Amino acid sequence: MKLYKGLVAATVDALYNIFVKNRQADRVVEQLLKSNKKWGARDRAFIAENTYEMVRWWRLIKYAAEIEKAFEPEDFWKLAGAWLIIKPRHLGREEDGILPQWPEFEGIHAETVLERYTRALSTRKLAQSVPDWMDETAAQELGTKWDEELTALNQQAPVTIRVNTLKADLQTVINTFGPENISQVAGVPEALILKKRQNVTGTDAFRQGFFEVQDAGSQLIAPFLDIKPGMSVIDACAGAGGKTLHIAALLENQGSMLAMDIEQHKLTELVKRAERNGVKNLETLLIDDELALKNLVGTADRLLLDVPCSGLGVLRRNPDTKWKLKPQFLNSIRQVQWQILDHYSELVKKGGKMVYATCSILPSESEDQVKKFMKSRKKEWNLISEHRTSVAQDGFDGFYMALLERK
Ligand SMILES: C[S@@+](CC[C@H](N)C(=O)[O-])C[C@H]1O[C@@H](n2cnc3c(N)ncnc32)[C@H](O)[C@@H]1O
Repeated sequence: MKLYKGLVAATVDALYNIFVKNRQADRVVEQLLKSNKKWGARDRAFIAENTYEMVRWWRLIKYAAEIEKAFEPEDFWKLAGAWLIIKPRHLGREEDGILPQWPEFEGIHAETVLERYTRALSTRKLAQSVPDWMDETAAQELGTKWDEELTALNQQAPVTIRVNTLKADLQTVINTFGPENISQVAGVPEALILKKRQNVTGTDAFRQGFFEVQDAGSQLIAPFLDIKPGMSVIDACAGAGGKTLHIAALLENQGSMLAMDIEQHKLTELVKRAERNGVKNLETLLIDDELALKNLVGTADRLLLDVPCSGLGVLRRNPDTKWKLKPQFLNSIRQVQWQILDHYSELVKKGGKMVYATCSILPSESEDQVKKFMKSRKKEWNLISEHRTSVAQDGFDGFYMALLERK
């Protein structure tokens, strides 16, 4: 494919924003693509793909380019050059990997880059491009499983959608995309995978609320909560409501759906999404003080605790987490998870159920928290079942879910 300087410059600009201005990769790409209406579908795909892949392989690329820290736009050009040289080998693409003679690429020696790239492949943290601390922490917790999980977490995720049964049925959404362009997912009844990447949120079907974008592993969490229409359900860490909307669909607009979070802007976004989805029974509550929860103690038939976590199970969708997550955050988030589990579980009524869920592959954020809870609360709670999804095993993002019942 012929390289266009404007598109490489846009990719360089995106990376500068992500790594120097510390902005979130998905937001940067979204805004960049919105900013230039002249770019066609292939241009947009080039910028999005190369930005995400460079973030994913950042450490490997820096090693190949012999750049320890990138600060200036010229460093980012050198890294983009090194990436374009190694990309055909690394992703198995039929591109030639020959750089155009642009002044920004001056001084890059393709042979040296390739020689350093090949050398890096024998050291996991370079070859799989992860920080030392993350490699060590995950290897310590997961043992030999980390190797295959990490390899799988470094592959591009498919575009997966969930059919919103409040507005559409599976066949309607299949027909919208064309049966030849979409496939169903065994064991996840409302999930569909696009065979070819496309911007699904730009479609009429999306605007009408026929579906949401949601990984198949994530789609297992709401049904795990054993919801029946008419129940009173609380989603305590609702965020912008990926799982709230699924729960609402399972409630069939009967009963009540209370979504809570500590960040108002997420709840505001959730209300917008709920409207599009045809959800009629949603209430939201901003938790700005623990007293906000006092009146809710013992009221929920079902409670979802989709707690904040490291996000190590969704690295393929958010590769910048590798570089933005710090070990100190991991320590403090485990304490937040424990507090949420310990305090919010009081909201469940006797005989009611709760799911504790994370999008982390680490047992210390998942199984160990539930073990600790059961140790101190075994007179009040039964652990009914636990389930894990894994990119390496089933191709879904790495989620953990535990179903508990209050006696
Ligand atoms: C994993 S995210 C939730 C994702 C969401 N459930 C979804 O499916 O889209 C965790 C959420 O917990 C919220 N959070 C963090 N601390 C909290 C707390 N103490 N109480 C309630 N929510 C909290 C965060 O703002 C974040 O939105």
